[in-house]
Amino acid sequence: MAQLELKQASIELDNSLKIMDQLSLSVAPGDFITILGGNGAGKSTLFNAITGNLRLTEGIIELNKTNITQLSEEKRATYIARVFQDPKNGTAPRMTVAENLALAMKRGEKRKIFKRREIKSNRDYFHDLCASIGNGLENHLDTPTGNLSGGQRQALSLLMATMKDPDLLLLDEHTAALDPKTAKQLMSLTQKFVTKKNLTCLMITHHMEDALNFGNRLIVLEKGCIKKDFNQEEKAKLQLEDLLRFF
Ligand SMILES: Nc1ncnc2c1ncn2[C@@H]1O[C@H](COP(=O)(O)OP(=O)(O)OP(=O)(O)O)[C@@H](O)[C@H]1O
Repeated sequence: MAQLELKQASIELDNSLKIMDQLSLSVAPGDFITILGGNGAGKSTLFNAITGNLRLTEGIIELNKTNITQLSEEKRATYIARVFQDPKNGTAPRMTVAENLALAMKRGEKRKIFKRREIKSNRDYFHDLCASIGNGLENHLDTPTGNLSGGQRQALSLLMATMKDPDLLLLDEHTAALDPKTAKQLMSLTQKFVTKKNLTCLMITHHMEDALNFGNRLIVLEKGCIKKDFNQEEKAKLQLEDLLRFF
């Protein structure tokens, strides 16, 4: 569980375009915040700023009261895990499920090379982890992830992102490429992991129902700023029509 703080964070491009504009956000430990916003509102930019993929040109980012504004993306990855929209993004396609899990176990370590015997000794653990998902992944420990379905691959990405209890979990439209049934299953799994592990989580989504049904807080972004920040009480009263006003 982590506390995240963005203080008047801006990102100005070389052409003077501000894709993040004096954004301030305070995330409490255990917050599960859903994030909405139209195309180009700055949702991925916010995540890129948090992970260090994009550097702030102004402002400060603190994680657990430590200033991480100048910390490299690689170092931040020790504490921050991200699941992307594209199932191809989270796993190495030619590596098997077990190999990907062995790699995920190394998150935060300098040398991210696993040894064969580590896969052997952790096989039962990997099997049980995969079985907990409930989509048959445990029968594919030796399958290259490129041969899995999109849903299985996204579930594996989520498993890999959460297996070492990250301080912060960033979900970047992680159900967007899945069919409705599989997307629903992945959201149930997400809720299960977030609750069980007490994770601090930010989730970008274009599904307004998911934004309403999950999490304890809801943020609407526009033009690189926070347009609206609904707390738990306000969010509980929100209806779909209220959100449609923002688009
Ligand atoms: N690295 C970059 N270089 C130049 N422009 C960028 C960069 N990253 C983002 N932008 C611009 O910043 C704006 C916000 O983009 P961003 O990807 O954050 O939007 P988004 O809210 O995630 O949109 P979508 O819902 O379409 O994914 C867009 O105009 C985009 O073109």
